[in-house]
Amino acid sequence: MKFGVVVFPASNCDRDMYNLLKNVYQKDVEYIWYTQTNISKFDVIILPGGFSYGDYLRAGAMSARAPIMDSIEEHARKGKLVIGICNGFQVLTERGMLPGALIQNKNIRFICQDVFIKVENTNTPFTNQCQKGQVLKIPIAHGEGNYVVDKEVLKELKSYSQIIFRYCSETGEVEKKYNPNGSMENIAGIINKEGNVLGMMPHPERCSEELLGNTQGRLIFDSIIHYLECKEKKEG
Ligand SMILES: NC(=O)CC[C@H](N)C(=O)O
Repeated sequence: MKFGVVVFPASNCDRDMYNLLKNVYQKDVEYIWYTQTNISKFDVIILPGGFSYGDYLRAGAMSARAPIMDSIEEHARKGKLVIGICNGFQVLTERGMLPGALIQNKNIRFICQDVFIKVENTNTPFTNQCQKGQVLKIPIAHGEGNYVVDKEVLKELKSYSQIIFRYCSETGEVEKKYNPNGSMENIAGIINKEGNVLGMMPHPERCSEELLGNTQGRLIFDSIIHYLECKEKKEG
């Protein structure tokens, strides 16, 4: 099982991601520079957080047009996994690989704090080690995390259980007052219809080590690894 962490100019969570997979999970992981186009050896592509291209135009807008993105689309078409975290989620919406858009936070401020999110769907490669309704404490750090989508697509997201995480209270109440950035229906993360491309604003890689004081983010990576192990077993 091989992980690839994409590096755009001004990504800044790529090293956290690499460190976690390499040193905590002891997995096979490589950085992939954004001009690379041959990514066929990777099972999982990770689009990390950061300020790629300085958030020029809109966060993720420039990266979505980078040379590597055609290959990432093809990787996803084959059913392989893609996860976009924060800036990575912004890239995926800008590219059209996930619906909707991430606009400026409602309070027009950059928000950096711990929040709580509720796991709404555990039947995915990214959440199979979570309990349905489980509440995770997890950090956010963004200026453009306010998820918007048109009403028709929102209906679709709901009917296909594509809303994976919602901002909530410590005890799991999903209410406006626990929504840090103004996202529609407290949406913190969604998956594509095929179920292999996930985008989330919170940062699981920032809460996956004892040293960081919180390991709840590991559930996401444990899920991915579990999924891949099952797949490898099946394929012999
Ligand atoms: N942590 C990040 O990935 C930053 C996200 C993004 N550039 C923003 O501020 O909205």
